[in-house]
Amino acid sequence: MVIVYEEREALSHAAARLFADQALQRAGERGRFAALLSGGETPQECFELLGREPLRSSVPWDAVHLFWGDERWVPVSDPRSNQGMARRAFIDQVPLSEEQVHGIPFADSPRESAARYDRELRGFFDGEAPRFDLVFLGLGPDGHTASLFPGNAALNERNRWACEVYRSERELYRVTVTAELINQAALVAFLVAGREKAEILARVLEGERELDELPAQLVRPVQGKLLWLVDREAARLLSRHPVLDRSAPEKVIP
Ligand SMILES: O=C1O[C@H](COP(=O)(O)O)[C@@H](O)[C@H](O)[C@H]1O
Repeated sequence: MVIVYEEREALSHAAARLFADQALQRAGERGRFAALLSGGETPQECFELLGREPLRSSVPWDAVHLFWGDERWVPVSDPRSNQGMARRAFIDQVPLSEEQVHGIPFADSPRESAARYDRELRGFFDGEAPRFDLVFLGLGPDGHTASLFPGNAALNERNRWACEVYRSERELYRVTVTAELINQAALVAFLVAGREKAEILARVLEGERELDELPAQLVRPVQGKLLWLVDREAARLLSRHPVLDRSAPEKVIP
């Protein structure tokens, strides 16, 4: 399902409300809400809204566990850190303990970071399938999501839940969760905003299936739901998709 918002701001409000509603629901049902967050710039405003009233008080923070879909292999204090951005945007403003914040560790090597994160995920899900209650994802201009980049070996990873990835253009390692893990989630929501995303969004949603070239197409929750929350600018080249303008996501999730 694709939901289009007039402005990026409305998209951010909808995403933050989605987080709060899902957290309330899951906390009520099973006392725990596990969310996997994206990085980059798009989710920042959504995160800031979660750290401010009225949403701050509506989230049952004691039930919340936060994970990340990807991370640059840098310490959390580095401005490029996805976890660092989320901490500044909302985690520092809400009552979450460090045990509830499962950042991708910055270990001695990228491989060790990925291995430790894999163990953290497996420990958390304790022998069960890694069914996140909510996964936020972004869409890069090259079709990447999390740090699943076109042509990278991580796209074909079936056993590990987290892998290291080298980005030669930036000379930077990253750690990413795999599509295998993402696809176990109960609800996956892509947040896509901006004119510069229009072409890639149309290719991912309406173009040929090119899994190696467009890693975002790998995201197909096995039993869960998939939502695309996009702003009008990003949606401008979509033709076939049903567009429910200004609908709140919680109203369209049965
Ligand atoms: O590199 C990354 O980019 C994607 C997309 O970011 P956006 O700001 O263009 O939406 C992001 O989802 C990912 O977590 C990040 O590491």
